[in-house]
Amino acid sequence: MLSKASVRQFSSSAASAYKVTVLGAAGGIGQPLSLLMKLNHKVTNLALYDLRLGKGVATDLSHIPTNSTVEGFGPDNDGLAKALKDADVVLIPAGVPRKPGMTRDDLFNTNASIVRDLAKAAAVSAPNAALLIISNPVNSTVPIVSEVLKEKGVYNPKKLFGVTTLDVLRSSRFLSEVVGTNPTTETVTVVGGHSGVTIVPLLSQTKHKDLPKDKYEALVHRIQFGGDEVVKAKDGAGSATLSMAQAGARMAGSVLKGLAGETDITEPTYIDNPLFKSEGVDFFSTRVTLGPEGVKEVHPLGNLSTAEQEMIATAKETLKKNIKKGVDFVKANP
Ligand SMILES: NC(=O)C1=CN([C@@H]2O[C@H](COP(=O)(O)OP(=O)(O)OC[C@H]3O[C@@H](n4cnc5c(N)ncnc54)[C@H](O)[C@@H]3O)[C@@H](O)[C@H]2O)C=CC1
Ligand SMILES: O=C([O-])CC(=O)C(=O)O
Repeated sequence: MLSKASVRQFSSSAASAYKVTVLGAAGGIGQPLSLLMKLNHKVTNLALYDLRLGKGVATDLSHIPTNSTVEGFGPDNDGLAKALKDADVVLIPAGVPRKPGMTRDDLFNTNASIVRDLAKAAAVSAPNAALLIISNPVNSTVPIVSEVLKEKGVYNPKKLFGVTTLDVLRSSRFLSEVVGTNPTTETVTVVGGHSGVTIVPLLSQTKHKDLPKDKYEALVHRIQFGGDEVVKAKDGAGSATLSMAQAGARMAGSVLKGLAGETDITEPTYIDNPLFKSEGVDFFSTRVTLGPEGVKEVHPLGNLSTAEQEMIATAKETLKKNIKKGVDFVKANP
């Protein structure tokens, strides 16, 4: 059998044979995300793990005639380790979603230990993989994964990503609704984190920087609290799943393009970021260029309006607390 390296060498689409693993693959996000990864031609091996139904979802997707094999795993027979073994990219949407009235931080008590344990398994079975964390609260779960990987001696800050892409999608969509344009032509950089006031859309860097104050403030609020709209509309049955699957697939697609050596692939994402480390903010989302080793370049924020500078100052204060909570959790519960 050809090794992955030889498949890459011989394939006409060189450097496009990748194993992608989804942890939490049978959930509201996991199922459509796994479908979208099945449709990504760079993926040759898709491994789906969940506490329940992992094998069922995998069998279902395996009938789609794209160039990946699909394997499903549950917790029996060392399923988690097998799902992770030699993965290039690991997507983690495992954990509980919000109900109306909850903040993302209210999910911490349940999701922190789920993410910690999955990170421990990834550290052992997929130490070189790019890890894309979707489970909330992202502002804290990404520092949790980082601490676990540090403890295991396999931390590579270039390959750990908090998925904030849904904020980017919402920004394009909501902005286009305000200004009456085609959303596919609107690109907005969103920085900070992934909850409420930590979500900072840099609208001054778009061509719509002169929105009237009331429209601007309403738009920023809608982007920051877009998740609440879905939680409310689903009325107790969860949060965004389909738009999140699209967002996760876009981010994973970009990471895969970077790994494959495609150039000029950029996404805003929540990473171990040098930008505000001197102020004690170790993780921050900025626009990042992706490459064969993961993060290739972290871009500066660029010119900011006064309103954006104020939002970033607020975001940093909340992020410091969210990050500390994640780090302290792993220290107290290794
Ligand atoms: N980053 C973002 O922008 C977004 C993040 N989310 C978050 O994604 C997470 C998942 O949301 P949904 O898919 O709607 O929830 P869900 O409840 O529909 O699915 C979660 C899945 O995780 C599985 N799971 C739980 N513990 C596990 C473990 N230890 N190992 C493997 N699988 C496990 C469950 O069996 C379930 O299938 C939530 O924390 C939610 O807040 C949701 C939307 C956007
Ligand atoms: O709002 C939630 O809890 C889920 C989420 O992160 C989002 O939709 O942005």
